[in-house]
Amino acid sequence: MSQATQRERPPDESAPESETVLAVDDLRKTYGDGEDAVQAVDGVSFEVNRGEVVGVLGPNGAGKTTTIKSVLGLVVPSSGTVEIAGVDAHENPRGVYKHVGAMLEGARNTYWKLTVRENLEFFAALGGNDPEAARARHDKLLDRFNLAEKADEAVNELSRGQKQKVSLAATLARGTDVVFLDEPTLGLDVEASVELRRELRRLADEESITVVLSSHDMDVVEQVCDRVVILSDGEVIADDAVEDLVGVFETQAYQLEVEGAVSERARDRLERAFIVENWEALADRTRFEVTLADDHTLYGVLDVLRDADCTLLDVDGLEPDLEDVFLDVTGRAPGGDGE
Ligand SMILES: Nc1ncnc2c1ncn2[C@@H]1O[C@H](COP(=O)(O)OP(=O)(O)OP(=O)(O)O)[C@@H](O)[C@H]1O
Repeated sequence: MSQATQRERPPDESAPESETVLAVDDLRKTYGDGEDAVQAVDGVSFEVNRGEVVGVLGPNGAGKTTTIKSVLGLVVPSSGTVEIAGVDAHENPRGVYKHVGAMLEGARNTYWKLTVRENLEFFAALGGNDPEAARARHDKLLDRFNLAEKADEAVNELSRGQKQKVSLAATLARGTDVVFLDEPTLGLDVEASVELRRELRRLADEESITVVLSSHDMDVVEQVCDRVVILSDGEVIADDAVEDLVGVFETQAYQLEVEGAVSERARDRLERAFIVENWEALADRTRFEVTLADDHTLYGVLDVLRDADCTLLDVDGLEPDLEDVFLDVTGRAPGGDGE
């Protein structure tokens, strides 16, 4: 598939769009040996540019966690290289630490007894940040996440959504080049999840932060990510811009409505020639969905209907979403183990 195309975002003179911040090359990881060996990651390569938001997706057991932990230096890969901001992660783990932040355990990575601001200061200090420079950055983050009024409250006192935002702000507090976010919206209510997605997108668009995230929620991925890397059985099976992936599937499925009922014969002909499902008999019409294989067009469907004297009332293209794409390329539902 084609390489990533990017969403439009304001030009940033200091950070060219094409600058590679993360390069993973032929990463492999085998756990155990002999008969018990598990090849968790099997030759994974991908790159992430500055300012890009990339989703690493895959069914359970696909190798996402192993890949991300290898990038972060928490797992030693069997072979392959990882470079972050030009620094080799395994030759120079300390050098790489300066460039990455990670939120791996949701809201649990913050100190609940400390205030919101103290958490940000603590995480910034871990990265050796100058306190004064960091303060301006933290004010901005607090504003952005609507946490300014809560800055001096203990995290413990906050709602789940606010805790999650503090966690994200703390991850960003060090001002690293890349942040890794594992299921950033997990467990949030709809409102908090929507707010977090919006803020993540804004941070990428306005401040060119680079984000690698994993999520089983395809809506989150579709709204926040520029690009997705889909893993299956330890290999990359898709690496493309979200809109290109979804575009491949476009206009192949339609919902049609015809007047009255559809005769058994016409139904049978349609079902033999096309993938037809979700028949619905409404008061004065019949509704159904048709998915076209590559060599079919909608005209073929219309011909069958005309032959059967069915009057067409309405045709709507069914917009595919990332969940459909995921299901198609992996054969499994996001979050499902396919068993
Ligand atoms: N420490 C380990 N020892 C042995 N096998 C492991 C270990 N960690 C992971 N595995 C195996 O490696 C494979 C990939 O696991 P990994 O956790 O990287 O996948 P994942 O895509 O993150 O899955 P999930 O979505 O369930 O977290 C799986 O078969 C898993 O059982």
